[in-house]
Amino acid sequence: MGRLATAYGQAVAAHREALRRWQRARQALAAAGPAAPGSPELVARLARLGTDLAGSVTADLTAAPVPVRIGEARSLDGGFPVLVPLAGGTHLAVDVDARDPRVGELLRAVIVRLLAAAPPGAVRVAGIDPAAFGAAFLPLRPLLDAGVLAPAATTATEIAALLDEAERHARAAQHAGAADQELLLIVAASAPPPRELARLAALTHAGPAAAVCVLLAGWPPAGPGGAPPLGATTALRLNERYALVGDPPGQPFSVDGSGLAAPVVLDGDPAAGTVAALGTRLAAATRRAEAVRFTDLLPERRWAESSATGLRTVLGRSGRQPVSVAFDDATPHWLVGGRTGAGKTVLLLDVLYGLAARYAPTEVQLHLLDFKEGVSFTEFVPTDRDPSWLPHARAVGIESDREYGVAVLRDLREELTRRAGLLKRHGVTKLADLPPNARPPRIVTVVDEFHVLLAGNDALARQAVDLLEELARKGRSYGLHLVLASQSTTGIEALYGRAEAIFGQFPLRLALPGGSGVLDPLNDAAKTLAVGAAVLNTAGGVAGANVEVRFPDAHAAANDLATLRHELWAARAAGARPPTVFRGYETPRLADDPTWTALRPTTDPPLALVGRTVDVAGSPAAFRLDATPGRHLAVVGTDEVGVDVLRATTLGLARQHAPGTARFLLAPLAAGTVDRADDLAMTLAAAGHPVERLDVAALRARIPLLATPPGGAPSRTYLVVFGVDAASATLAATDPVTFRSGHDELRALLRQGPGHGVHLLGWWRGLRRLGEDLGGAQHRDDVTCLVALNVPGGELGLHLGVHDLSYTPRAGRALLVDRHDHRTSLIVPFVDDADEQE
Ligand SMILES: Nc1ncnc2c1ncn2[C@@H]1O[C@H](COP(=O)(O)OP(=O)(O)OP(=O)(O)O)[C@@H](O)[C@H]1O
Repeated sequence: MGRLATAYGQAVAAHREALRRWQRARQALAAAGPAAPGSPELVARLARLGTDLAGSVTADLTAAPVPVRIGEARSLDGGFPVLVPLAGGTHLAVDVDARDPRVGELLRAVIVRLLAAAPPGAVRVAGIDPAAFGAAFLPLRPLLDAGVLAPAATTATEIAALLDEAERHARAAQHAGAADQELLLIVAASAPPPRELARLAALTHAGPAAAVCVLLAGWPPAGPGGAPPLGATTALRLNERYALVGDPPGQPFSVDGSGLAAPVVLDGDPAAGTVAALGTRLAAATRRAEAVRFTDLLPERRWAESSATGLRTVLGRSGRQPVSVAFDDATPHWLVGGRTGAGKTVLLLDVLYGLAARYAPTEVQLHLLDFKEGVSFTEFVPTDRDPSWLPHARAVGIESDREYGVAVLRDLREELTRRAGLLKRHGVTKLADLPPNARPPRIVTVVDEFHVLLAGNDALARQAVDLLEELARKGRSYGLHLVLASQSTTGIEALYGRAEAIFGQFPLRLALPGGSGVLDPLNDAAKTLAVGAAVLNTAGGVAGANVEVRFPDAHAAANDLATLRHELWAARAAGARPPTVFRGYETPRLADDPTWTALRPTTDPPLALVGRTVDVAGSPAAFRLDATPGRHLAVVGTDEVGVDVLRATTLGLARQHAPGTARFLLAPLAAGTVDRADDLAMTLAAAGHPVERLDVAALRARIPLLATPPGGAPSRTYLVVFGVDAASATLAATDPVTFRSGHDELRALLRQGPGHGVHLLGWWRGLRRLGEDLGGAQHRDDVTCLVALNVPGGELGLHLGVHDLSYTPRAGRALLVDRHDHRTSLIVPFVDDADEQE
């Protein structure tokens, strides 16, 4: 037990020896003359205390009191050590607070001795000091660093919170009834305010099962009102030189309640080196004993739980107690806060794997949305390296776009409506009341960095807020649960005025380091957290309802996670499908796109496939090129990606025609497009399609011919123009014979061409140019299929005559607009440069 325990053992031996000597001295004194009243009794009791001490220092501080040395009694023949019982339901009070240095020293000595006497991890110390702001605890810094001493509570709020936790600890200990409970040593270096003092006093009456020991300095406090009585407490009174020790509970020194008849000189501070050594030893032991392992979170049996009334999982531990968290009627939604690097991802992984291990995919499904650059949820989806996936995961968004987030929320709202119908049909109001065979799984949707979704004050943010509010309000009854996680909940403009309505539905708060924002402004419990710990609060974040939880580092347990995932994957139902995955950073490759590879010559009318929609299913972004006037594609924007989009679309169309049934007219008008067009022409020709190259003059000449029905030519003609705007001067000129301009002819082609299988696929480098070529706003339906690249949303709205269009141009994204079926969707356009024609 180290140097301290050895010192302690020596002290006990010295005490016994001193008692013996003192006894002999008293007997000699008694023989010599009349005994002092009560002294034989005193001697006998001291002797008994000495006998009790003959046993070894007890390891279990909650089973029975242990004798702890507090100082040395002065007697006629010198001194002897004085020990008082502590722990095991007994306590100590001193009438002067720790602003008297002797008291501070005594408290520190007792703390150190109790810690040294017990096995590591058996004692936790919580300090209170409203009078001197925790000064009494400063020399014990190594114990603070070791995690066995909490920072002192100095304000009424902190003290109240500490007492809340102590009362919870006491209740839990009484309830658990286990012999090896952790002892909570509450050390008040000065008396707290009356209400808190009364609560502290009540703890002294709680008995040994509560596993609480109170050291209270400054009791009874001066002032009116009287002090609450303490239970099972040895009381010390200090005079100028000595301490007078009252009768210890159960082992009184006196028969008349006068306490120890000898004055006592209290022990001084433990040596700084001793404290440091103890701190080091305890820190190492605490780390070992308190390490929460990922496997501790897992149930004995997989998929054994029912989600009828809610979902529960173990998040970590508080002290030695496991802490569970739930998605149920009381805590349907969670709010998680923590600065970057605080362990948010790890905590979410702990929760998600915990749920996945307890509940089968028929009981819970997961939608996982991440808005940051990172890899939070990648491990739930199949990859080249590891084909496994988490069978509960239905949709996973990695580095998601806000539009994807809104699409997920919209899908959830549809699910909500479906479930409302289901409940109605069964005549019940809650998921739990449905018959088991009709009960759908609960759905947990995690939105990491959700503030990104709500950032800005645009139409998208408003939609997201509306959806979130509705899901938060109604989700509880329908088994839809939300976890919103963020670095910060401040600065979310779109929430102004609605924050309360939304976050009021999130009673469960988890604050990681730097995550105080999810707690009440008066609750600063998260300020002192270290990585690996979180404040759990199921009362909407109010101070006083905190439980500090330590959770395991899932990153460090990557092998355990993978083993579990493979186990669950292997147990998936036959025919189970992997989650749909949206990777925001990914450029879709034509060869990997299932819609593109499935294109066959039977597709009629042909599809102009331009990319993938940013939605939950990753649906194809395409236009049907049917015979309706205006079925042409305009790709708009200065971004040269326009060339790639046209190329991919053309190749897709080529796949839908048997050789010889479609011809391709390529007009590379914009600078730098000739090589690309040549390359495309070769690819098309290799696939057996007739291809022609047109320059601007040839284009001008061909347009009128294309506007009129050909006789017996191939069924389709695609006029692919790279940089239509480059032809505007030529098109503006009027033909001296027909008096028609090229623009007139173009407009005729746009209207009549589709009727006989002619479609224009054009790249315009500006919206204004497109508008001019079409002949003004009234002709905008002459090209009904639009892919907008780097075109400002406002300008696009004007062109389309749509006032609330929400589009922010960005790399790798485009807006698809189909004026015929009123579709507007964000897409990831194809920009693949590889040779896709297999
Ligand atoms: N319970 C834990 N115990 C020990 N270390 C942990 C624990 N939780 C997280 N960490 C460590 O903290 C680091 C950050 O964790 P994590 O990636 O979860 O942070 P984050 O809050 O998601 O950060 P970011 O938002 O930047 O992704 C990791 O290196 C991880 O190993």
